[in-house]
Amino acid sequence: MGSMVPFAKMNGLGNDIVVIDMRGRSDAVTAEAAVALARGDRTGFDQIMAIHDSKTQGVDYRIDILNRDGSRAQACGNGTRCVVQALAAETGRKSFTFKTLAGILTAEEHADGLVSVDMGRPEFAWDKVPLSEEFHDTSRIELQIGPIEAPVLHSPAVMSMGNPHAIFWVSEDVWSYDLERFGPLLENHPIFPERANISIARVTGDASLDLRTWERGAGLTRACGSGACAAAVSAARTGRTGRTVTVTLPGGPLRIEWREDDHVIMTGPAEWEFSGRVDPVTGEWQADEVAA
Ligand SMILES: N[C@H](CCC[C@H](N)C(=O)O)C(=O)O
Repeated sequence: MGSMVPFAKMNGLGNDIVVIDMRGRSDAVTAEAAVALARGDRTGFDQIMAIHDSKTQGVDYRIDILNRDGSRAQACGNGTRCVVQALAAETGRKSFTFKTLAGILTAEEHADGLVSVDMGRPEFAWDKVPLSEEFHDTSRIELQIGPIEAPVLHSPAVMSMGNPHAIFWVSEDVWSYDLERFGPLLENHPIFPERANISIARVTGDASLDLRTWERGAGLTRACGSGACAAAVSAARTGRTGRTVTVTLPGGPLRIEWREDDHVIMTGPAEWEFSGRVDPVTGEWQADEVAA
């Protein structure tokens, strides 16, 4: 096998994550390796979080995020919590700064084991989402799907959390919508030149939401951290809730706070499953022998 590096299979509320340690290397995890790992019987993942040395003064690590389909993403909330838990276990430190395509993130592991990530500021401008057409009010844009006379989903809120999100507000149970059918059509809609993460959200109280997400480059996942941030911001922005909400995803709850300084703070768990070694070029991997 080529040169192998350590990895850990983890998850954030069931969002399947593979954390790969690329520190000390000058190459990157290849899309081919991502697609090969995705086919693994135990390494099936939604995102890869590759930890690289930071070249930025004052920033601990650079994080490279790949989706299951090999595409790169700017942000992954659940994956970032997994990275924090892995690094805290390795270093004994509790707080970290990361350079990502979405900017510099700060994160910390709390005494109760939960992890908070400052996911930065939402971007509402149409050309920052980005959209392929100009919309002045991105809190609800003209987009619908389903029969013209009775669209099933329509008028989403769109924004960037570093990555593009469309939030469709619904009044029925979020499980009563065929997201598996509508998700890929909306993910690849021409209005989204960089594709988009597609979420269905429902207000369940003045501080609680239900959310399901069809993720760009990954499909249906059990949780989407940046999607939960986008839904919380959209809810607060439109007066549906306050600025701190509990978002219940298929995999469990996240606490999201859209602070008055515009930063969005996501708090939730991370879980380690097993470790191994992987070739970041080919995707060949082997699990570490677990001590008997
Ligand atoms: N599929 C997303 C990246 C992962 C988002 C999600 N797993 C999260 O926890 O934020 C994208 O291409 O923008």
